[in-house]
Amino acid sequence: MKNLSDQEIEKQLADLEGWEYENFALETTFEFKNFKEAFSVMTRIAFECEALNHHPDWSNVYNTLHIRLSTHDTNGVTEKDFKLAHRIEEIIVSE
Ligand SMILES: C[C@H](O)[C@H](O)[C@H]1CNC2=NC(N)=NC(=O)C2=N1
Repeated sequence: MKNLSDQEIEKQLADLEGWEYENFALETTFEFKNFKEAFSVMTRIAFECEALNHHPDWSNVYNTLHIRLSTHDTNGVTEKDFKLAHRIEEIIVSE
């Protein structure tokens, strides 16, 4: 798996509303109704991460969820990060 170029990252980000390339990672912040909603979505995302064997750097404060996706093995952004970002979007939309 190889790191994507800045140009390729910007191109692929066009299909991911609300996500940005910041600090060498794909980043977004979601806001939910309350902690229960946030944690429920995190649980669903966690199972997906296990299935993909790709994991986020994330933090949760009450109803907000900040997600940062990068590939630790290559120290950059790869197709794996975009795949997980799209899966996370599907999970959020289906809630
Ligand atoms: C051994 C295992 O495949 C690796 O440690 C996986 C697990 N999850 C991972 N998650 C992320 N974000 N980056 C990785 O490089 C990574 N590597």
